[in-house]
Amino acid sequence: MMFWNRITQYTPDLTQSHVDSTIAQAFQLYSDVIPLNFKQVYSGNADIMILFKDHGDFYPFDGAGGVLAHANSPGWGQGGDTHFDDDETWTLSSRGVNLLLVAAHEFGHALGLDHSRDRRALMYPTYRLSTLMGTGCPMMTGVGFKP
Ligand SMILES: COc1ccc(S(=O)(=O)[C@H](CC(=O)O)C(F)F)cc1
Ligand SMILES: [Zn+2]
Repeated sequence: MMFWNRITQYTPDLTQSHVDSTIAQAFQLYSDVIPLNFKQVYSGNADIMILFKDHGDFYPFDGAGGVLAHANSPGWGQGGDTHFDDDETWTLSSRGVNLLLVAAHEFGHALGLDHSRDRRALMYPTYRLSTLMGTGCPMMTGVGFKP
């Protein structure tokens, strides 16, 4: 099954190419384990519309810290759409807020996953860098980085 995604607004914190590749990497964590494929499109509508924004829409963001991102559960229209709070400093490292970790979590919601009570889990409800290090989180093992 194919899901199309489109990034309609980028963050100034990273190059568009880095955002594109990190978003693709986050989707690949799912396509590696379930029979789904994800493809980025650059115009028109898509199943999962992605953007960085620093103000409210269906749930307003709250400045730096706090809410980092949110995603709609699967469904028609805005279902699956994922927004990242651009008041955060988005990085590919352990500084600021790591985009891969947050995107992987949000796409879990966009695909219908709820939170886990396992502190090692990608879907644990709070941002923990140890998840990214792959220490115990099978989905992130191998994509973790060593700061
Ligand atoms: C590990 O990935 C995340 C953890 C926590 C969040 S969050 O603190 O922004 C969370 C949003 C969410 O659970 O998706 C909060 F409720 F707003 C985002 C990504
Ligand atoms: Zn969540």
